Amino acid sequence: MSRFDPIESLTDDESLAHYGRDWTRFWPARPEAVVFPRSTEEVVDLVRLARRDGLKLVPSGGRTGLSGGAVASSGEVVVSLEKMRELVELDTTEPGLRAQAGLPVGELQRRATEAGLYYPVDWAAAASSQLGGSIATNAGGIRVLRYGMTRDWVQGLTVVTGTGEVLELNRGLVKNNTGLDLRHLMIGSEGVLGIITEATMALTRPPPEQSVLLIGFAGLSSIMPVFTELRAGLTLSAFEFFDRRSIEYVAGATGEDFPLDGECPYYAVVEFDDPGQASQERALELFERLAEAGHLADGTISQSLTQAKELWRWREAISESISPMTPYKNDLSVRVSRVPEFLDALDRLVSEHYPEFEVVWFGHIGDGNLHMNVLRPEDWSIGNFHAAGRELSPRVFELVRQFEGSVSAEHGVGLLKREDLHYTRSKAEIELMRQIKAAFDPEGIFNPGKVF
Ligand SMILES: O=C(O)CC[C@@H](O)C(=O)O
Ligand SMILES: [Zn+2]
Repeated sequence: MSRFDPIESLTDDESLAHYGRDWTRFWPARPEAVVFPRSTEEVVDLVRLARRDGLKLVPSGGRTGLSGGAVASSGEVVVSLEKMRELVELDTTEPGLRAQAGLPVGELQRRATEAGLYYPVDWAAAASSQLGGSIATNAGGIRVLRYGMTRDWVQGLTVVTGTGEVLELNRGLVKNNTGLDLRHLMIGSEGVLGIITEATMALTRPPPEQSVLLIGFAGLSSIMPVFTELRAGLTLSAFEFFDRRSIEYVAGATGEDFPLDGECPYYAVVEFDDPGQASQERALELFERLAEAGHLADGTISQSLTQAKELWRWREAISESISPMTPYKNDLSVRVSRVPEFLDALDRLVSEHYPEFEVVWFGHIGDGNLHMNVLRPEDWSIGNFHAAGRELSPRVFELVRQFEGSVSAEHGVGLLKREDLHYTRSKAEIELMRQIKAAFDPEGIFNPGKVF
């Protein structure tokens, strides 16, 4: 017998440890139980139970988050959506798809492709992440440059609020100017306002065949001129950068040999529309011109889909390859044009204050988004290292403030950046967020202690 009956629940140690945390490793997993609702109605029942018994609920998707947004370390009940993974409807007229929140994003992409359509929001962990979580975190990823973030694809949401109300937000409509669009408040809300149980997502036509260029920059100052030229000359889907150290970690983890010979400080994977011979020629012409101008030192272009995937691996495998070093992550953004200047200033700051720490740089430079991963030296405990990371943060975030950037470009706030929200959002904004939270969740049932 469990108080959650007839809703399935687990309380064994292994399940609590598994469902109580995300990809971060700084907080212990200590939920009271994990529950697995199978419908919106069962989520409503859980909210009613939480109100009656004073329980706190942590909405939980694929838990691939990197800011502790889905961590349950204070006796909360984890509400896993993983049993709600039905595709409810696929509409090919106004291309779109309605699904339950627990549908893995990789599965959504696959189902769209099978129907001759395309869901373009993509990132390395897409296969293990879930639709609801991707909406609650407004996931970005590798093709934001061309297709925007998850927000741009959400056409409707079913949400259970903290009073057990079921909201049908926007109902898949393209046009609906009827007051405040509450759907957009839910997107990126990191589970503090309600539980998303179903969503209608827009789909699009697939792009033509894609090719990939792997390029090595002569130096930091070459990145923006190269980006500008390539963007003007090709139809880009992605422009993703990484440093030399990233390659060493990926090579170490995968055992692959990096396909370029010379040593460059920075590299990029560039994906572009390649419907025929002309675009390959155009790409090569641009490459030669940029090499002659002294911006590019090395490069190669994919000749097949398999090769394109191999080149992508050098960017996509970075996060996983460095995870054994429990990195202290910073997911920062500034205006795109200011990225090199910002990176340079940050790099100097870290080497000055923490010369003993290794930093791996990579990110979505075409979106102004840098992932700065400070690696934990082998002989440091996770606790001491986390404390050192926090000590460094004010300096990093002062710089972010000076550059009028964001302390969390795409990974959200969760537990990791909660104390740092004020560097990017004003007092008035944070106070309004609290009031909005109180309106949706007056008793503070959802995801306590996260975001603000
Ligand atoms: O691990 C990171 O810091 C970034 C993870 C992800 O956002 C990526 O771009 O690969
Ligand atoms: Zn990223």
